[in-house]
Order: sequence, then C-alpha cells, then structure tokens
Amino acid sequence: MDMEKVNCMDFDEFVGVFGNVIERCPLIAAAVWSQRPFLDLEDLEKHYFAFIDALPQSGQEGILRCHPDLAGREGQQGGLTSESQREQSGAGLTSLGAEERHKLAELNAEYRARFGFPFVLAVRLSDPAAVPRELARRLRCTPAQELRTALGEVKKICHLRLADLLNADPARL
Ligand SMILES: NC(=O)NC1=NC(=O)NC1=O
Repeated sequence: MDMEKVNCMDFDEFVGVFGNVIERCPLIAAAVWSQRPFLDLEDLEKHYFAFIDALPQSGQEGILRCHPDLAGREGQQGGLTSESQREQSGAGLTSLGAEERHKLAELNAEYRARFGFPFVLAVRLSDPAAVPRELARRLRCTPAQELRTALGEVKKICHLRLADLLNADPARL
C-alpha cells in the first residue's frame, strides 16, 4: 500500500486499516489520522509514538493493559486479535506444553501484580525460548524503568504492524 492511498483514506477507512497497530487502542489511529498527509512509514509511526509519549502515565499504563498476556487464556480460547494471534502463534506461544504455559502464567501473574500491567514483548523480535528469561529479568526492574521498557516494546510491535500493512521491509528496525 503506498502513502498516496493512505493519505486519501477517510477517517473510517484509516481507522479500519490502522486501528489495531497499537493493540486494542483504535483511539490512537483516530487521533493520528488528523496528522495526514504522511511522508512514509517513519513519518506515520512518528505520530503514533508522539501520541503515546504525550500521554500521562495512567494513559501509557492503559495502553499496556490493552495487551493480551503472552501464552495467556485469550490465546487458548481464540480471543486474540488477528495481529496478536499471528505474532503469538508465530513465536510458538499458542502451542506451548502445559508445563511451559503454567510457568509463563505464573510469571505473568507475578509481573502484573508488581507493575499493574501485563508483560509486553515484541515476540517477533525475540527468541521464543527467551520469553520466560526476559520476563524474569524485567521483573527485577523498577516500575519507572519497566514502564519505559514496555512502551518500547509496544513501539516495536507498532513498527512491525505498520511495516506489514505498508508492505515495507520490517528488517529496517
Ligand atoms: N503481552 C504481549 O507482549 N503481547 C504481544 N506481544 C506481541 O508481539 N504480540 C502480542 O500480542
């Protein structure tokens, strides 16, 4: 899809295409639409990132809370968005054995109890086997550090989803 087509989209079409670039947060696409025309993928994502960065902490934490757990219940019950389903299944997280799934569920619960939002990781960019290790490592971070790290992962997921939609080469990270 070229930027010419993106820039000609009306509001409903734009939110229909780009509404889940930030998981379950169509409001961000609804806000970014008014910043058109966009030069390229980097310009478009810059507006997504600027919206996130301008939010108060409660809003940033709210974005994180819109993310499904990795290998969580939604994944088992088919409640994931298509993007999340593709990302999590691509990382083997929807077909873990019972023991691995239980271990991840315990770590996710401990993380959420400590920080008040779910563990978020751009799983397309990480070694699936490293997820429990990365979760355990980040559990030891401070809440302020972890909010920054988690939002960084949201931005990586955003970049990859935009690259998919614009058929750009996601390798340019
Ligand atoms: N909690 C999460 O990290 N969720 C996700 N990471 C991804 O890359 N896709 C998701 O749904």
